[in-house]
Amino acid sequence: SSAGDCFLALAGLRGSVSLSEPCYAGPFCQDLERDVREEEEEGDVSATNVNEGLIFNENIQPVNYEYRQGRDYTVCQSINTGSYGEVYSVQDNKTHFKFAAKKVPLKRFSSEELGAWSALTSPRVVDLFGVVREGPYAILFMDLKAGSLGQLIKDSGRLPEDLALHYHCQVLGALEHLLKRQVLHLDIKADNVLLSADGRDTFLCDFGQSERTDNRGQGLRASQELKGTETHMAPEIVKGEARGAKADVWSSCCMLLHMLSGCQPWTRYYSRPLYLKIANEPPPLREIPPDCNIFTADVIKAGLQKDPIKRASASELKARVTRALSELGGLSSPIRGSYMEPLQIH
Ligand SMILES: Oc1ccc(F)cc1Nc1nc(-c2ccncc2)cs1
Repeated sequence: SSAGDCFLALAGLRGSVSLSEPCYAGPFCQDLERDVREEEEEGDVSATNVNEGLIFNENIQPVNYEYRQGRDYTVCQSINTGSYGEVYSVQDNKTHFKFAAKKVPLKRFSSEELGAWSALTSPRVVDLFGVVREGPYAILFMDLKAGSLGQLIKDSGRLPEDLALHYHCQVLGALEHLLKRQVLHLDIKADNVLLSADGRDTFLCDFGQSERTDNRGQGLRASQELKGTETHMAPEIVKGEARGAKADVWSSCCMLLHMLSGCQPWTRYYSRPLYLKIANEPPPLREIPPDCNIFTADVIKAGLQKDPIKRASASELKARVTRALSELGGLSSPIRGSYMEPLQIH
């Protein structure tokens, strides 16, 4: 569709949005954040009738330059696994198109989620459909998937080694794309990896913690709270040191341990808060299941190097995962096989 169709300038949208391909929603998001700051200064952030936004998908059809819950789209059910916001499946009242929506209080809305996400065009990343502001909320719209890897692990206990490697390989492919586009996700975990209906394809989502690596100061700014999920945080993140793409590689290996054992790393050996343990203890290599192929163990050792410089890159690790998977004879396990008990520590 032409740039003109690519976005909807809803009533009240201030400033113009650069729509040079690919559509970056960055400038719009800064406008949105500025609007909120100005309204907070003027004290009317709860202006409930404000309705402005950007829609990138023609199956989502605003009415008279507005797109309101109830009148223009209907909430079907709660999915509830997004970070800092509830996630729902919703349906456009005119086209009956179904998609996902995450409702985020504006105070928690980070323009990075849209700025970073709109810069990505990979089959391994969920399509962002747009954002609408409804009063004190930002509503993000994206492609509806069949569920999350986090839910699959809950249902299956733990995953077969070949399936875990198959998923890890795809997530590393997403991280290769993010590196090319200078985006850090900073919350890689099974809950933020969505599955296709047949369970063979994965899609990274939830860029609520993400950052662009080209426009941020080094290290932890005073105001910047620790982002991401504690059990999957890289040592350099918990220590507030400079963070780069290797932080997402560490988290992806924590996710691999989660898939293989059925448990979050660290939690069977340490009590929370885990930050100091992650900073001071050796990497959780003892959590590698004993029945793991030696090549799978090598993947985890290469990806859980505490020093980000020594840690493998997404591409290097993806090559190791592909080798480990071929050592097992490729993916042969069923996607939703019989339940396998999470691993007990010995
Ligand atoms: O960051 C977002 C922005 C917009 C959205 F609509 C959703 C999210 N976040 C998430 N969505 C899911 C999910 C979606 C669909 N099906 C199963 C899970 C898991 S986390």
